[in-house]
Order: sequence, then C-alpha cells, then structure tokens
Amino acid sequence: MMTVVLQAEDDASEWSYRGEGAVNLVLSYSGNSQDFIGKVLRIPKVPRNDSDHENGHSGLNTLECILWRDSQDLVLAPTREVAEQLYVKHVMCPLLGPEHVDAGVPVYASREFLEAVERNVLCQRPSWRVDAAKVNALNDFVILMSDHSVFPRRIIKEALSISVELKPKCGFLPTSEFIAKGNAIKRSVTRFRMHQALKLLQGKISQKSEYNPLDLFSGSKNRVQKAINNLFITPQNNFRVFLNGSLIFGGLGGGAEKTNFVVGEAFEEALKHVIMVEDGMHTKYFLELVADAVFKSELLNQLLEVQKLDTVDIEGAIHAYYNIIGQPCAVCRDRNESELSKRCSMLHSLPLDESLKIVRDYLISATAKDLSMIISFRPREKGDPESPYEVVFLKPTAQSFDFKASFIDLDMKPLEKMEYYYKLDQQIVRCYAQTLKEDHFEDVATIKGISH
Ligand SMILES: O=P(O)(O)O[C@@H]1[C@@H](OP(=O)(O)O)[C@H](OP(=O)(O)O)[C@H](O)[C@H](OP(=O)(O)O)[C@H]1OP(=O)(O)O
Ligand SMILES: Nc1ncnc2c1ncn2[C@@H]1O[C@H](COP(=O)(O)OP(=O)(O)OP(=O)(O)O)[C@@H](O)[C@H]1O
Ligand SMILES: [Zn+2]
Repeated sequence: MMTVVLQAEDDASEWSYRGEGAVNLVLSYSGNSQDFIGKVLRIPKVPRNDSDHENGHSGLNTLECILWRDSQDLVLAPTREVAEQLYVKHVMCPLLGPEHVDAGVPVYASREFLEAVERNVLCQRPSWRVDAAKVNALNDFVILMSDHSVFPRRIIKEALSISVELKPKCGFLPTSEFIAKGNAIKRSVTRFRMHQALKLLQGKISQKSEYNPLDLFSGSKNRVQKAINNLFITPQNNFRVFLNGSLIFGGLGGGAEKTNFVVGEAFEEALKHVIMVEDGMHTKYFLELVADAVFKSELLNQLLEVQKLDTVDIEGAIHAYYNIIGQPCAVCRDRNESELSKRCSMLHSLPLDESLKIVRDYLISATAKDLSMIISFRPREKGDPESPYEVVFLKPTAQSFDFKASFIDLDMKPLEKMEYYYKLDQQIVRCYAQTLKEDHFEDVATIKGISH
C-alpha cells in the first residue's frame, strides 16, 4: 500500500473540485498520470471551530476498539483515515457486495499539496461549507478511489458517460418495541418526511422535498419512477447528475432547491446528445432510464437489508450504548414506572457482547442510511463488443445503455454520536408533531373562516 505519493505543490493543479459533503472534499483528476486517471481523491476536512481534531494521527478511541474488535486490522489502524478505509473494506463491502464498493487506498499527501489544493478549489465551494470546515492539512493520508461517474477508458474511443447520484436515506418504517407511545408517529411517517419539517423550521431548506424514500425502495416500477420524478422536482442533497464528470443538475457540494423553469430548460439542453428524442422530451425519458436502471439493478434491496440491521431503533440502541460506556442511562433516569421502562431496563441486563452487537449494527445501519449511490450510463452503439456491464434499453428512443452502480460515502459513524442521534430523533418527532398540530389549527381556522 501507499506507493503513490502526492507531494509537490505543482501536482495540485491537476486536481479539480468534484464536490463535498460535511466531512470530505472530493477532487477529480485531469492530468495524464496513469496512477490517477479515472480516480478521485477524498480528503477529510475538520470543523473550523474544532482544534481537538486538527491532526488526524489517532485511529479509533478505546471504546471504538472494543466495538470493532472483531475486525482486527481496524483496531490497529494508525490514523482515523486508514481506519475509515478499513471499515469500508472489512465491514461495509461484504454487506453491500464488493462489486459495488471501492474502499480505495490511502495515499500519502504532503501539507504543501493539501494547502495548494484547498486554495485552488476555494471559489467553487459553497460558502457555508467553507465557513463550516477546512481541509485538514496536517493529515498524512487521503483516499484515492475510482471515479464512479465515468467508465474506465477504452482504447478505441471515448464514450460519453452520464451519471446520477442518489442519496436514498432510510427506506423503511421502524417497528421496534422500544419506541415510546408518544413517538408512535415514527411507525407510520418516514424519518425523511419528519426531518424535512425540522429542516424547514431551522431554515436549512426553503421547501419540503416531494421525495418519499418508501417509493424508491418499494420494488414497484411505478413507485420507483415516482420517486425519481420527485427527486428531480426537489433534488436537495438527494439527487445530482453529472455529464462526463461535470455537474449538470443539482447542487454542487450541497443541496439544491425546487427545480424551476430555467434549471429545467438547462438540463433539457444538456441531455440533447444523450437521449435521442424530440425537444422537450429529453428529461422525461432520461428519468425513465434512471428509474429502469434502479429497478433492474436490485441494489436497493441489498441496501435495505443493511439499513434494517437497525432493529431496535435509536430508542432501544441508546440503552445498549450506556451499557458500553459504563455510565448510568440518562434515558431511563428520566422515565417513570411504565411497561416501556421495564422493557428498556431489561436492555441494561444484557451481557456486554449483546450490547456491543446492538450498537455495532445500529452504526452500520446509520452508514447505510446516509450513503449515496452513483449510477453511470454510457450509450451502446451497434457493433459494440459484448458488455461487461448490465444493459438497459430505453424503448421510446430505441437506445441501449451500459450501466454500472456503486455505493459511495460509506463512512464509519463515531460511537460518541449515539447521544446526539437520540436527541435529534426526539427533536424531529417533537417538531413534526408540533407542525401537525399547527396545520390542524390552521385547517380548523380556515373552515371556520369559510363557514362564518
Ligand atoms: O442525521 P441525518 O439523517 O440528517 O444525516 C446527516 C446528513 O444530513 P442529511 O439529512 O442527509 O442532509 C449530512 O449531510 P449534509 O451535510 O446535510 O449534506 C451528513 O451526511 C451527516 O453525516 P456525517 O456527519 O457527514 O457523518 C449525516 O449524519 P448521520 O445521521 O448519517 O450521522
Ligand atoms: N468515488 C467517487 N466517484 C465520483 N464522485 C464521487 C466519489 N466519491 C465522492 N464523489 C462526489 O463527491 C461528493 C462528496 O463526497 P462524499 O459524499 O463522500 O462526502 P462526505 O463529506 O463524506 O459526505 P456526507 O456529508 O454525506 O458525509 C459526492 O456527493 C459525489 O458527488
Ligand atoms: Zn436505559
């Protein structure tokens, strides 16, 4: 490992901004080195207000070493970045299928290289991402991995490639017996929908998304199509499209609001050389192509299985967490004598191994609820050699496309996030219940207003 080195400041100019999330900056390669063609670099960031995490030299902490002890390599990782890479390789990859996951390799990057890269891409980053975090230039390692938005270069000719990035989020409703009566709404309304209400209140979005994850995971062709159409209407950070690696739809480095006429027209124009159909129909048929591929790939079934490792919900897993950290349970402390509290206190008598398994599965599921998928297409022409990829046929245009699908952003969630997960969950439910009440009063007021 790590024969590749990114040392000189000059090398930085060959890397351009591809995107970013809360934790990583991603760059794609535009130079000629065989080591990097068709690859992206994933560079960890640090929050600007967090001096504790300025150097990336520590691997897992003591409790995380106990949690992940079955994966020996992980525990021995010298840095957090190497631990993350091993987590993808040893934990997520076997669950999601190695053909759809590239854990990448850690490569050494000098401080000069990282600082130069950060300078070069600064003006392309959304300002709120710049304010929130910066590249951790003291990091020794960054991850080099396949650029899933393009196909490996073919010797004969360069085909165009169009790729769609989806962030599906949680695709099922929880049924855990540990969910409090007051939170029963969680059993019938998706987490995604409820979270939209909170994000709206916090000003993180200006409009609720039309997307329903249950449609995407439904296994029904019509509902998958509905999900894709709704993602197109309100992409937020759940839907992006790249043409030959350049963004043509959605928010770069963050979310995008409701698709207006201008954005819709620009997208229609960008699809002109991809979908061979009369003007005005490119987007419609492209969205059909995407839905067909999602439906055909069965990747979401696999993903749903992994998400469902969360069997007890955060309202169950939080108790196991307190067992692991060896502290009195803050949730049980505030409870009175009820059936539920008896059930929850039983969780506190579980052997350590079982508590570890509950929390491990919860965190793996959290990764699966937060990852993204990239589905890439390239048109097939008559006489093209047999495809190593799956093929999808777009009937209305009589075009065939090779497609491949991969998972990205399979980061390990820190154990210490469990308390935050519990608090966020309660906040989401409370906020949703409140907006329901307000909507109800508004409805009543409207009816009264009309009848008076
Ligand atoms: O909690 P959620 O469901 O809002 O997910 C967070 C994401 O928000 P989303 O709602 O998808 O916009 C959030 O995405 P954004 O920053 O909003 O693009 C992150 O992916 C975050 O994970 P991490 O802190 O980077 O490890 C995600 O946190 P985790 O819950 O996955 O730890
Ligand atoms: N292997 C890849 N191939 C192509 N594009 C990629 C790849 N990995 C990441 N990207 C692009 O870079 C963006 C940011 O990457 P990623 O989601 O891994 O960041 P993150 O900070 O870990 O995200 P999050 O906030 O969800 O934790 C993605 O949305 C995607 O557009
Ligand atoms: Zn408890």
